[in-house]
Amino acid sequence: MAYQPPQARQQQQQQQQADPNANRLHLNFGFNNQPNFAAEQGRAFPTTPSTFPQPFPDARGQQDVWGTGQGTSGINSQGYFYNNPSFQQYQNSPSPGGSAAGYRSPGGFNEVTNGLAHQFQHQNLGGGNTPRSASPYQRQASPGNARPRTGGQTGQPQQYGSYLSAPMTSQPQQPSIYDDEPPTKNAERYSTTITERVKLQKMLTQEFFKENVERARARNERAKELEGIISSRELSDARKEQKKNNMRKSEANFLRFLRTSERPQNYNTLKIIGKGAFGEVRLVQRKHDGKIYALKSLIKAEMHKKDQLAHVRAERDILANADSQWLVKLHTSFQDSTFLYMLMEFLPGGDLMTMLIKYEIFSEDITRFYMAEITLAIEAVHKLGFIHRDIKPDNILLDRGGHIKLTDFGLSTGFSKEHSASYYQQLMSQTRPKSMAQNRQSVSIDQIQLTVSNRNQINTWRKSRRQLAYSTVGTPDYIAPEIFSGKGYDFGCDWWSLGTIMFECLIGWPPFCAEEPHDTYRKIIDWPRHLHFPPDQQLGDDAEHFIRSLICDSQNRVGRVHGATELKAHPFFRGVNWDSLRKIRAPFEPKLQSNVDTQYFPIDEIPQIDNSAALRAQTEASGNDDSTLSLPFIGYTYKRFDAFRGS
Ligand SMILES: Nc1ncnc2c1ncn2[C@@H]1O[C@H](COP(=O)(O)OP(=O)(O)OP(=O)(O)O)[C@@H](O)[C@H]1O
Repeated sequence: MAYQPPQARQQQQQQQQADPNANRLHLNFGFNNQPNFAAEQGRAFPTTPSTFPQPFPDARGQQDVWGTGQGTSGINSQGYFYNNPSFQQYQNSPSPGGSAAGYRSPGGFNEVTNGLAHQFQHQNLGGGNTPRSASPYQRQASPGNARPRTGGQTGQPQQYGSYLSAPMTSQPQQPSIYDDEPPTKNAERYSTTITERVKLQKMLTQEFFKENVERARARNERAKELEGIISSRELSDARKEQKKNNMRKSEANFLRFLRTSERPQNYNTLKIIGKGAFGEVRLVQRKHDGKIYALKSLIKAEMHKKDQLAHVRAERDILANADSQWLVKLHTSFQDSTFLYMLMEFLPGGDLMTMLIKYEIFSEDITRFYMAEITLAIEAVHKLGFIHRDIKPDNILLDRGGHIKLTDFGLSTGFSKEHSASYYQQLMSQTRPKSMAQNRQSVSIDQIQLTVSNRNQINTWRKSRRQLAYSTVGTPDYIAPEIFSGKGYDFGCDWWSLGTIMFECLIGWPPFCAEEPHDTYRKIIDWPRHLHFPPDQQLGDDAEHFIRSLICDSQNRVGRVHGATELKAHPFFRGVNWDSLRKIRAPFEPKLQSNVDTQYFPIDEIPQIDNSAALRAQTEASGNDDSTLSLPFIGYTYKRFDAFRGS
């Protein structure tokens, strides 16, 4: 049990008794005179899987730390702060920053962050992430650490402030998990496990803070937006009030959603609809409201082994931040000990690879439609500051109207350090043997046999194509040569991929396909010798010219100066109405029997066996669900606001 001066404890108990509401859940959705944060604090800290070391070991630990002295309140699966009296008081007290930071107070962001910083320090002091008996911090906890508990019980905001600003000099300084570095003083006294857990806890805490600030900022932006809409339109007072009410409801729904813990068990699997190198994609139905989604799961241990940490982070970041009609919408991402999950909108039309396997070639008109849409989708990715790097037919999905959306941003690169593979390698090298780090592109590439020496053999290639999509090797067919050469690449590499897809749509196979992926790499590097247009398949001049403008040296490639604008101006696209492309009828419209129709997915070719429970048990048995495995996935968990607007 954590050290607590008996006096402080007694004081807390008395206060607890004096305040009968102290243990009641109090929610505030940011639309009254409370800090916006108040409701959010009902959320678990941090939003991590159960295998992450938690700031408090169990329900009792939580109560001890907060000194509620009550039997059953305190931590629960939904949030640490639900029943916390000092927290309650904070919520009920005037904000230290003054007025509220809800949408009525667009300028409230600082108030919110102040409130958070304040709360943040309060909630963490005194909490360890290891069982108390094992932690030197708890064993040696100083009265200095006990101070916030006492202050917390008074419910006076000023006292929080004073404890934060008061120097803690009167007591011997103990190593703090909130110091910048793990304890170095007498470092030999701490086991590696403790040092690692300290590091993990520190990162969790930072992430929690960052996430809350971002969320508060987003909320204020939404509030401003609403203010703008209301003031720019001639609306009756009743209508204005209705809009505000709708917004309040959405924010309330979102806050409620933030407090629920997302788990795969919340969803029923209807079918496994896709497979990738590191996991699978399922069609799922949410149990509580029957809504349909695509749930992608990725095996954490595999992501570790194959150096995919930066990639998975990039994918999560892009989809989370994007709000584009050209990109698959990510509703939420979460994790457990074994998997990372991405809950996405379900696109029932299948993917372009499946269509190409079925139809083999498209007419020029149909090809033009898909090329135009893919151009706009790539432009959307570039505008977000990312290079996709892995544009291929498998990653081009069709919605219910037959229009495309891009997915699988696993290889995309942005400009943040979280997306650099070396950043994660460095992180991991401190905790795992270096030899585990491998590069996706360097994985052995002889698993799949491709045969294209004649037309019959093209069919063999087509059949193995899907298997190649499922393997960790991936298909190199659409990757630009500058990516392999290691001499640097830019946004143009996505335009190369567009050229190879266009070639496949019109000719029936990608330009550099070969018996072995190995040879495909070689052909791509030496592309001028291997780019052939079969004489028996006549293409229009504009089509061939466009392909040649895309499959060429990066210095000469169309789009190198003005991006997509240059492509749009190419004669091949003459007549395309770029602004209304998504509104016209697509050449191929899925005919769906229901909202869970999976006829456009290769269900028969994907074993419909649920291995996830077995895999989870395996992870637990192997002891791999430790903090080192969790470390790089901090910040993966995410929830999108709009998905719950009005739900
Ligand atoms: N949101 C979605 N809606 C419908 N189907 C989807 C969705 N996301 C993925 N799929 C299906 O699952 C397949 C695999 O998805 P995805 O490429 O994202 O997986 P991956 O594991 O990242 O694959 P890779 O090995 O290419 O990285 C897709 O080709 C598509 O058929």
